[in-house]
Formats: sequence, C-alpha cells, structure tokens
Amino acid sequence: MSDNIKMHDTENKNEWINWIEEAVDKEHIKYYEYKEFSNFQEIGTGGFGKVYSANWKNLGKCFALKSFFSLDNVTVKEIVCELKIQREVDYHDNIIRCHGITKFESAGIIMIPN
Ligand SMILES: Nc1ncnc2c1ncn2[C@@H]1O[C@H](COP(=O)(O)OP(=O)(O)OP(=O)(O)O)[C@@H](O)[C@H]1O
Repeated sequence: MSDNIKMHDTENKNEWINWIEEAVDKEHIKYYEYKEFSNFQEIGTGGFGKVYSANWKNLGKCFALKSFFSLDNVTVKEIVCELKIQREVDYHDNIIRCHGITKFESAGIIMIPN
C-alpha cells in the first residue's frame, strides 16, 4: 500500500472518530463508563466483533453490548454508518434502540437493549 493511500485512510478514520466524539460532546449519543457494566456473557458473533449481554449499574436489566475486533478504518466507518441508520429508524417499535456507546481499551462497544 502506498504512503498516500495510508495517509488518506488515517485521515478518514480521524474524521469518523471526530464524528463520534462530537456526537457524544453534543449529547446526541450517550457515553457510558465501561466500569459500570458487569456480568458479561458472550451471546453472539457478527462480521465485526462479538456481542455480549451485561448488566448496568447493578440494575437487573440486561443489555447487549456489541464489541469490535479492531477499530480500523473500515470498522470505524461501519460504526458511524450503523449509528446514523439507527438515528433514522429508531422511532419504530420493531427496531431495537441503541442506548449509547462505551469504550474498553481499543475495542469500541455499542450498547443496545437486549
Ligand atoms: N440486541 C441483541 N440481543 C440479543 N442478541 C443479539 C443482539 N444483537 C446481536 N445479537 C447476537 O449477536 C449476533 C451478532 O450480531 P451482530 O449485529 O454483530 O452481527 P450481524 O448483524 O449478524 O452481522 P454483521 O456484523 O455482519 O452485520 C447476532 O446474530 C445475535 O445472535
């Protein structure tokens, strides 16, 4: 891969990470502290990562947490796409809502109801 292409990829990744950070700053997307989750159980695997069920803040309610194998350029773009699509369709009763995001080490996680 040429240096030009690498540089372009990095710029795009930063652009999408900025989009997520700005959405969190403006409170369009809620940020959750990872340490507030407990009792993780693996419940599935998708193309981009594993999905876990977990409890939040000792509440009995269970949430699904979607993790990502890596936060490379393609994955970060997919996260932004998924968040944008969720925003368009989450008024519908049959669509599960995205509650927000959290972060653990390098693996970004989207949190959705279970
Ligand atoms: N909210 C949820 N509640 C229960 N299980 C879930 C939930 N979300 C995902 N899963 C489980 O995790 C698996 C992977 O889900 P995920 O959304 O990551 O991938 P996918 O949509 O099947 O594929 P891709 O990642 O390629 O789009 C699902 O097949 C399902 O078994």
